[in-house]
Formats: sequence, C-alpha cells, structure tokens
Amino acid sequence: MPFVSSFTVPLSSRPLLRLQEIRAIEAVEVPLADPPLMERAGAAIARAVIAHVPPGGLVCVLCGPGNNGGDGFVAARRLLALGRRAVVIGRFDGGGSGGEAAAAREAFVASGGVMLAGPDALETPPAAIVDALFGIGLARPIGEPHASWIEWGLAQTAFKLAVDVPSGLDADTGRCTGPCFTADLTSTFLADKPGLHTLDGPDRAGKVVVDSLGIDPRRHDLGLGRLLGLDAFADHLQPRRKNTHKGSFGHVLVVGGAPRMSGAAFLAGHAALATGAGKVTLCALDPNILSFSPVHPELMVGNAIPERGVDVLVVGPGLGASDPARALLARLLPSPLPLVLDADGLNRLAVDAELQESLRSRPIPAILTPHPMEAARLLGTEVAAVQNDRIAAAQELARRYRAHVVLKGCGSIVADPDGTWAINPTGNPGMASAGMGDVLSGLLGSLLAQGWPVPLAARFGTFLHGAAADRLVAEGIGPIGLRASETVAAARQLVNEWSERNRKAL
Ligand SMILES: NC(=O)C1=CN([C@@H]2O[C@H](COP(=O)(O)OP(=O)(O)OC[C@H]3O[C@@H](n4cnc5c(N)ncnc54)[C@H](OP(=O)(O)O)[C@@H]3O)[C@@H](O)[C@H]2O)[C@@H](O)CC1
Ligand SMILES: Nc1ncnc2c1ncn2[C@@H]1O[C@H](COP(=O)(O)OP(=O)(O)O)[C@@H](O)[C@H]1O
Ligand SMILES: [K+]
Repeated sequence: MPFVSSFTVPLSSRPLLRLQEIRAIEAVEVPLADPPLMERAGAAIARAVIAHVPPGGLVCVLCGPGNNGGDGFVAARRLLALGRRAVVIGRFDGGGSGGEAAAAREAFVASGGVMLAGPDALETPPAAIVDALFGIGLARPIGEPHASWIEWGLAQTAFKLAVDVPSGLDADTGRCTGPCFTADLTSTFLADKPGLHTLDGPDRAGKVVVDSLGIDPRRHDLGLGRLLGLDAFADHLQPRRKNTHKGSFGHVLVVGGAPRMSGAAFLAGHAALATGAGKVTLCALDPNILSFSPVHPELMVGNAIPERGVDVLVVGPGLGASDPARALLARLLPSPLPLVLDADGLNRLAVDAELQESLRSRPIPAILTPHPMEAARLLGTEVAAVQNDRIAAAQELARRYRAHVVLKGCGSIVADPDGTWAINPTGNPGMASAGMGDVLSGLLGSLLAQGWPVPLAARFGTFLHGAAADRLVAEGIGPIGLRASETVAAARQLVNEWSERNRKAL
C-alpha cells in the first residue's frame, strides 16, 4: 500500500488584515465590547486547549507584558475555573497596575492562580504550552527572559498553541525577527493576518483558526488583501459545453527555449495543453530544437512566431539573455494579446527601460511571475528587502510595471495594479525544484486562453499549481523528489474534478 495522507484544499477565501486595519477595528470595538474582547479571546484559548489536551494534563501559559499576555491570563484563569491544571510563567517588573492586561493578571492571581518566574520552577512537564508572550504588538526581536522560555517551549513534546500570532513572528510580513515560537495551532483574533500565511508564517503558525470574537468583520474596512480559497473560482470552474471545438479554448504561444534550455519551454507548453488550452505552439530560440516532442507530439514546435491565430503569449521560459531574446521581447511586449512574462523575460525587463515602457503601456496588463531574486532585480534592490515585506514588494512591482504580479515562494503573493492583493495557501516545499516556475507560466497561459479574466487567472493558476503539488504529496509522491512535470497531470485531474463538482452543484 502506498502511503496516503489526506489531501484537503482550502475551500473559503477570507480577508487578511494588516496591523493598521486590525488596530482600526480594535479602536472601534474595544470600548464597546461587553464582555470585553480580552475576556472573549481568553475564553477561545481555553476552549482550544480543552479540545486538544486531556483532563489532568498541565497547561503552561507563557505570558508577556502586553494584551497578548492578558489573553493568556484570562485563559489560565478560565482553565482553573473549569477544573484544569494551569500555571502561568511570567515576569513583570514594577508594580503599577492599570490597563486590561494588568487587570487580567490580578484576576488570575486573585482566583488562586500560580505565577512562576521561569520554566525551571515547573514540577511536571506540561501537556500543553500556550504562547501568550507577544502578538501584533511585537516591536523588536525578543530578548531575555522570553527568548529562553521560547527555546525551552520548543524543546517540549507538549501540544503548542499560539495566541493570535506565534511570538516572534511579524503578523504583517511573516518574518521572524529573532527567536520565534512554533505552534501546532494558532488561534488568531478578529481577522486572519497575512504573516501567518507567507514566508516563515506557515512553518511557525501550524493550523490557523480565526475567531472573530463575536465582532462582525463586515462592519469594518476589510482592506485589500485576501487568503485564496476554492470558492473564489467557482464561477469560472465550469464543465465544458458539448458544442465546442479547439478554437473555443484558445491558442497559446510559448516563447523561450534557447539552446540547452528548451526543456523549460516544453514544460510550459505541456502544462498549457494539459489544463485545457485548445492549441499550443512553441517558438524556441534553439535552432536545433526537435520539430516535435516525442513525449508530447500535440505541441507544435518551431523557431518562428506564427503570423496569426495566437490568442495568448507566454514569454520567458528558457529564453536566455541573448540579443535575439531581447529582440523577441521588444516585438512581443507591445502586442495587444494577454501576456505572461517569466524567468529570463523578467531579468531582461529589469535592465531595459524601453521594454519597461512597452510593458506599462500594454492595453491588457501582463502577468509577471518573479521569484524573489527576479523581483529584487525588477525593483533594483536585494532579495532580503523583497522578503522583508513580500506584500509591499509585490504591490510595488504591480504599481511600477502596471501588471499583475505573482511573487513566488512559500505563500505566493498575487498583487494587482490597483493595489489589491492575495496570498495563496496551497503548495509545499516539494515545489522548490527546477521547472516549477515554467509549469506555472504554462498554467497561467492556458487559463488566459480559456477566457479567464487576468487577475483571476493569476490567482487560480497559482492556487491550482500548489494544490496539484499538495495532492501529490498526500499520495506519497514528494515532497522530496517531486518533479515539475508530475504536477501537470495532477493539475489536470484537479481542474476536471472541480469543474465536475460545480456541474453537480448547479
Ligand atoms: N486591544 C485589545 O483589546 C485586544 C487585543 N488582543 C490581544 O492583544 C494583542 C496585542 O496586544 P498589544 O498591543 O498590547 O501587544 P502585545 O503583542 O501584547 O505586545 C506589546 C507589549 O510587548 C512589549 N514588547 C513588544 N515587543 C517586545 C519585545 N521584543 N521584547 C519585550 N517587550 C516587547 C511592548 O512594550 P514596549 O514596546 O513598550 O516595551 C508591550 O508591552 C493581540 O495580539 C491579541 O492577542 C485581543 O485580545 C483582542 C482585543
Ligand atoms: N516552499 C514552497 N512552498 C510553496 N510553494 C513553493 C515553495 N517553493 C517553491 N514554490 C513554488 O514553486 C514555483 C517555483 O518557481 P521558480 O522558482 O520560478 O522555479 P524554476 O525557476 O525552477 O522553474 C513557484 O510557483 C513557487 O511559488
Ligand atoms: K503569541
């Protein structure tokens, strides 16, 4: 029997709020809420602990100096009231009370709760650790004593729950700014946060559960960011009408394939065909390229750009940096056809003001698919600067190049020229292998050829590709050794399954 774990795909899209947007909700709701939001947050944590920890197990709550710590004190007090074993580890200098967090601390102590000065004082190993050290108020890398507590916590086999955000993780960017907690479950409040879903976030947060604390988020400005779910694509994931022909599904032209790099163009073309493009032609720079692929004889292969009949351009896979490559870009960027620009196409664009102007002036904005290094070149900066704030980097690229941007990597960001953005929750580290980007380009071209609106194609192609890789991993194929070409058949299977499911739902 092959190893099979469950494959689940995120079904529902949801808002992702950045710090300022969360703070704006707090400013309105905290003064009005009865019971107070901290009380509700603490109750939610206590419920989550009870759901995961058998009675009798010791729950150790690490509490920090702010409201995140306040949530932890409320949770500990409630656990005690429910007959659970709970202690707090916390150290608070200075006496002055005041503020909700201090009141929560006093209420915990008044109810007979025990506060220890460090994990050394624990008499038994905990069954659960609740990280209530820092949440959205993290202002700098975590120092002592909290850093040692985190290190101790990570060494325990206990169930680990993070309150709002794993301490040390930046809720906006997903960056660890120093020592950082790693949770099995993050219970996040009011709304979901982007930092839980990109860069280091998915490694640190574990499963993310959103608790609105009884606040209807629709009463507030939900910002421009979303976490993608399958529901966002339902209108376009429909079964095919019977009365159709290959012309109904568009003709994709893949331009790339310089000497020794023709595989990239083949992968993109293969992905486009397998996900529904009516016809695919490869225009390769390699003069010695085979005129047909024995593996995929459906692909039309040559060295020329067809005079007519093409509906969508995918430019870049294996394009290289030669003068003929530049000439092709200069010819194709002003085209009125939908365009996906990837890989060497992006690298050349980064250093060529004329090409940049053609791109910006296109009647239909292109889709650019940079990985962080390509994004850094396009922004004239370093990879670290891109990764410091992936959302801001993708938004800046989208604005500067007037294009839809897929900034690839763990938690790919999709950004549009109007400032809207999304994070893709699908995908896994099996995708960190050569050729994956070429497959993505082909998928995007295929969706455009089949009439998907450009912003939605950028989102769905990214979602589909990651979900395909996730399904393969669930079937025991990867993550180690997962090959780009394997994701193509899995994407085909998913796109058919999802379309068929929508037929049944009609
Ligand atoms: N508002 C509400 O009612 C609600 C809030 N909620 C909860 O509150 C959380 C936000 O609370 P928060 O704003 O108090 O920030 P929090 O994350 O506790 O940290 C700030 C404190 O830490 C300190 N500090 C920062 N970095 C530090 C470092 N590296 N090392 C050491 N100290 C550091 C900082 O002090 P300072 O920077 O001034 O030294 C300040 O004292 C949120 O995530 C959610 O859990 C929910 O219950 C919903 C209702
Ligand atoms: N750790 C990861 N988690 C999720 N997706 C990943 C991960 N690593 C890579 N990917 C995805 O795989 C693809 C890799 O693209 P790219 O880096 O351009 O590969 P290549 O240039 O080798 O074709 C992107 O879509 C990226 O988002
Ligand atoms: K926390």
